[in-house]
Amino acid sequence: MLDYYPIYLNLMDKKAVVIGGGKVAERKIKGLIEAKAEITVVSPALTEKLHHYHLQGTITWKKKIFSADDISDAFLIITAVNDAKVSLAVKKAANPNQLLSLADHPEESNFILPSVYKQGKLNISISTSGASPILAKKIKQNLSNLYGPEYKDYVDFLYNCRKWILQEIQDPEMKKSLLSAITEQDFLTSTAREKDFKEVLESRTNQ
Ligand SMILES: C[C@@]1(CC(=O)O)c2cc3[nH]c(cc4nc(cc5[nH]c(cc(n2)[C@H]1CCC(=O)O)[C@@](C)(CC(=O)O)[C@@H]5CCC(=O)O)C(CC(=O)O)=C4CCC(=O)O)c(CCC(=O)O)c3CC(=O)O
Ligand SMILES: NC(=O)C1=CN([C@@H]2O[C@H](COP(=O)(O)OP(=O)(O)OC[C@H]3O[C@@H](n4cnc5c(N)ncnc54)[C@H](O)[C@@H]3O)[C@@H](O)[C@H]2O)C=CC1
Repeated sequence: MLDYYPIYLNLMDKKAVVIGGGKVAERKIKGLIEAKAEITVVSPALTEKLHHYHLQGTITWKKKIFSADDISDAFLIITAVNDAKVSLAVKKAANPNQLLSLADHPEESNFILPSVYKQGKLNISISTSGASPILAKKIKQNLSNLYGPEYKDYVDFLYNCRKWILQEIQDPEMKKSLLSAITEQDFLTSTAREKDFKEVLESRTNQ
């Protein structure tokens, strides 16, 4: 069985080329926009939404059918075309070191996309290794019952607080104890996290 290795890519300003401008391309492009990639879509036609992104300047549109030079400087390539021959031509033109995902041929790809649940910095990815994308989507939907919108501010607090702890606290045991304390349930529901943190800090540093 293929055992995928999950990673989180930093695509900021990286060249991403999407071949195809239909419904599936639109979904994949939404994720690339959130990741602030530099996106080019190669397709004779675009969905209304993709056309809107193009007019806004969020994506570049090459209004044409695929040719090998479209991907020569791409960091990441996704195909979402309604013709398997085109997907396989993209695979043939790609360098083996480029990141490549063929929406209709996962087995010919070197990565696949998960279903993604986000609340600010909290970013949970679900994959069934290609077995059932619908199950991945359902699991994502269930996660909203466990991790609601309150996680956005909470994880921002954890980010800032952890940064402060790593900078200011030298003792490794104290560091570990504080980093663990801020993930306790009380901090999630608190309306005065900074004040609560000060109290935890004082109680632990005065022992
Ligand atoms: C392998 C993978 C490669 C990849 O695309 O990266 C892949 C492959 C294929 N998907 C197909 C079909 C569908 N895909 C979806 C939906 C999603 N597909 C996504 C990912 C993946 N799909 C990767 C594996 C994910 C995993 O590991 O589980 C999600 C999670 C992420 C995203 O696309 O961004 C997104 C949900 C987004 C969300 O959370 O909302 C739906 C349902 C719907 O559209 O609502 C259907 C129709 C139902 C069905 O067919 O099951 C087909 C057949 C095409 C055909 O009929 O020809 C193939 C090709 C094949 O299986 O060979
Ligand atoms: N991996 C996934 O998540 C899923 C994959 N699929 C697969 O994705 C593919 C695309 O599905 P949809 O977006 O629904 O199809 P669609 O028919 O809406 O879009 C296809 C797009 O490809 C473009 N295109 C066709 N030939 C081209 C060429 N030579 N060069 C560049 N662009 C070209 C068309 O202009 C169109 O914009 C299908 O092959 C389907 O099997 C379908 C559902 C989910």
